[in-house]
Amino acid sequence: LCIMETCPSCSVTILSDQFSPNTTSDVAAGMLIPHTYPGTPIHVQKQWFKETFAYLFAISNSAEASEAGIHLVSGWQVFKNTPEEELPFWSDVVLGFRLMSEAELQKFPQHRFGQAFMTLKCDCPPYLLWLEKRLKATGVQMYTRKVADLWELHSEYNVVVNCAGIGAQQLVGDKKLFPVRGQVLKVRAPWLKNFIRDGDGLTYIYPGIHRVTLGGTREKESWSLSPDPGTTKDIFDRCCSLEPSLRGAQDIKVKVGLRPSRWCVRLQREVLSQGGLKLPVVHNYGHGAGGFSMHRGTAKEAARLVGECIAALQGSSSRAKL
Ligand SMILES: Cc1cc2nc3c(=O)[nH]c(=O)nc-3n(C[C@H](O)[C@H](O)[C@H](O)COP(=O)(O)OP(=O)(O)OC[C@H]3O[C@@H](n4cnc5c(N)ncnc54)[C@H](O)[C@@H]3O)c2cc1C
Ligand SMILES: O=C([O-])CC(=O)C(=O)O
Repeated sequence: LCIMETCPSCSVTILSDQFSPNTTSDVAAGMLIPHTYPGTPIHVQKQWFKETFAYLFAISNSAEASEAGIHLVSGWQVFKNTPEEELPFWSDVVLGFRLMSEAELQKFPQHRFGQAFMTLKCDCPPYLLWLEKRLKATGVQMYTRKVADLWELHSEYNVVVNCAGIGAQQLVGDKKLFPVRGQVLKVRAPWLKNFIRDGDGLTYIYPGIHRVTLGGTREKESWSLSPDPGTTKDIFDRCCSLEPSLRGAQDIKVKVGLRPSRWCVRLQREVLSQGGLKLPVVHNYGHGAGGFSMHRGTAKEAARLVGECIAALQGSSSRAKL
């Protein structure tokens, strides 16, 4: 979508071996609470988050909000011990950030410190379908196809954008990319209106429009997409200990996804060359646990890099098929 906005004369085709509802993005809780990428400067991460927040805030404030699955949600992030960083870098991007009062903390007898704020949540499958609808409306073609090697696209396309998530490990042989397995439960508990996140990042309760997401796990280098029943019970017990009313939750569904993790997002231009031929590529993968929080900011940067590739192609007066 960002490419179509910045370069309306481009013809864009999406090739993917899976579409919604069968992607990692469909499993995500979709909360806008950033995770820090150690290899990316904080001011860059803040910019990505700000752009994403502003974009989704405008959708949440429009007639499209319910179809797009975007809504505001207030709640608490609570800590058993005071964290080193009391004010995270994103505290002035979310709305109404403040430290919790002693009275509020009485809701969480095992926790001593907390942050209260309002942020945005994407209900992921509806949001992905809404994006697909907008793509089709702008004339973008979408085909189911697994790409084994970027070079197979050389004769058909001028620029390739690699947004393969964890699939990039195989597609471009990126050894710095690894899965962090996450298992979550999607339950019915319509009385829950506030989010609760344990600052250790393991346990969270995120109310969506129809279901509440209960998490979670972070298992490095695990490729298993099968739900583990012992883990399901453990997640449920941890969440009930934070919010006892969840004992009455119904219709528990279990989902597993592999976070495409890396020490920094790979957002980069590369020109592949082989036998005198060149193929400009823009990489945009490795969003780990923060793909929703950062997606619009990183997509805008990727679109800017696509613009640079096009300018370079036009400059070299190659046979651009734009
Ligand atoms: C349990 C869990 C909870 C999460 N919660 C949050 C959250 O609350 N907030 C947040 O910001 N983030 C969250 N995330 C992280 C978020 O889900 C990811 O960062 C994001 O989904 C990554 O998106 P992506 O588009 O890069 O990857 P994907 O959604 O995996 O999309 C990659 C696409 O590329 C396709 N593909 C891959 N390889 C090939 C190939 N060779 N040929 C053709 N197509 C290919 C795939 O089929 C897929 O369609 C969570 C993740 C998990 C697992
Ligand atoms: O940590 C969270 O709050 C949710 C999330 O992004 C994840 O599980 O990856």
